[in-house]
Amino acid sequence: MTAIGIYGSEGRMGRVIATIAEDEGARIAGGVDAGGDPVPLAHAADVLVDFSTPAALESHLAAAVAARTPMVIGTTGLLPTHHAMIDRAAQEIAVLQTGNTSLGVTLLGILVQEAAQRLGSDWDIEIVEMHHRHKVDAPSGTAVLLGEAAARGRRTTLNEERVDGRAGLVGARTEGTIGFSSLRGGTVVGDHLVVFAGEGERIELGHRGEDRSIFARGAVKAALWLADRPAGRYSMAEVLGL
Ligand SMILES: NC(=O)C1=CN([C@@H]2O[C@H](COP(=O)(O)OP(=O)(O)OC[C@H]3O[C@@H](n4cnc5c(N)ncnc54)[C@H](OP(=O)(O)O)[C@@H]3O)[C@@H](O)[C@H]2O)C=CC1
Ligand SMILES: O=C(O)C1=N[C@H](C(=O)O)C[C@H](O)C1
Repeated sequence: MTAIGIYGSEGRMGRVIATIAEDEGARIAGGVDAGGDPVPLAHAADVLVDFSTPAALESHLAAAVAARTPMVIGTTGLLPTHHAMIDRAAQEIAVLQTGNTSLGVTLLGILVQEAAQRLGSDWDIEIVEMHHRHKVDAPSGTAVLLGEAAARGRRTTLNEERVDGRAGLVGARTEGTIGFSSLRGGTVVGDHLVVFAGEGERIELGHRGEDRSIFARGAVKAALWLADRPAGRYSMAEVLGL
């Protein structure tokens, strides 16, 4: 049975992954949390999953590369510097990074790209997300993933079009921009809505996460799929065959 090592094993996600792993055909090799040494686990596991914090990513990637162990990265709040680290690691080992490991959001990304491509930039795109009161990053990794899908559909990049959380006298909307709004409260697992607003009509594509097991099952599927892959950067759509 494939042995999965969990970085962030005592967190909300880490605990659910440990609970469902066996049902998905994997076993848990062990876990590391804040203050722990990531190196022994990287050698003990066939594949690693990271649901921890961006600050820990560099040391987790270094341990994975040194042990030649593939890694699924679910941690969000990543900066361009983190993506550069992931690209470098992917030259040595198999890596899959995604803001959302669920089947539903992976399909939603494809639908959003398609809608953005067909509608064109005179349809305004706004992305609204809501999460539980403990979430520390905004906008969510999923919102960013969906914004990137929309930007791809429009043959542009999110960096060029992104507008985060408006406040004050910000002026009228600039055509082609992609706006983000984040709500935080209660126990919401993760809700995302992509609004395409045109002249006199709106299209809304969305996803509501009801239970963290959707992310955990996707993460374990991704880990099992990644375990035997050669070096490279892979996507959830490849894992799920979408
Ligand atoms: N891609 C996806 O589908 C999903 C992604 N996420 C993302 O996963 C991440 C974790 O979420 P969640 O489980 O809710 O968060 P939690 O805060 O519940 O868990 C984070 C865990 O990481 C641990 N940690 C902190 N620093 C380190 C370190 N240096 N090395 C190893 N572990 C460390 C924490 O330990 P300690 O408590 O001791 O500090 C804690 O156990 C977030 O970025 C979240 O957005 C969440 C759900 C789905
Ligand atoms: O922190 C969370 O809880 C979640 N984080 C991910 C994100 O930032 O999109 C995925 C999911 O929405 C839950």
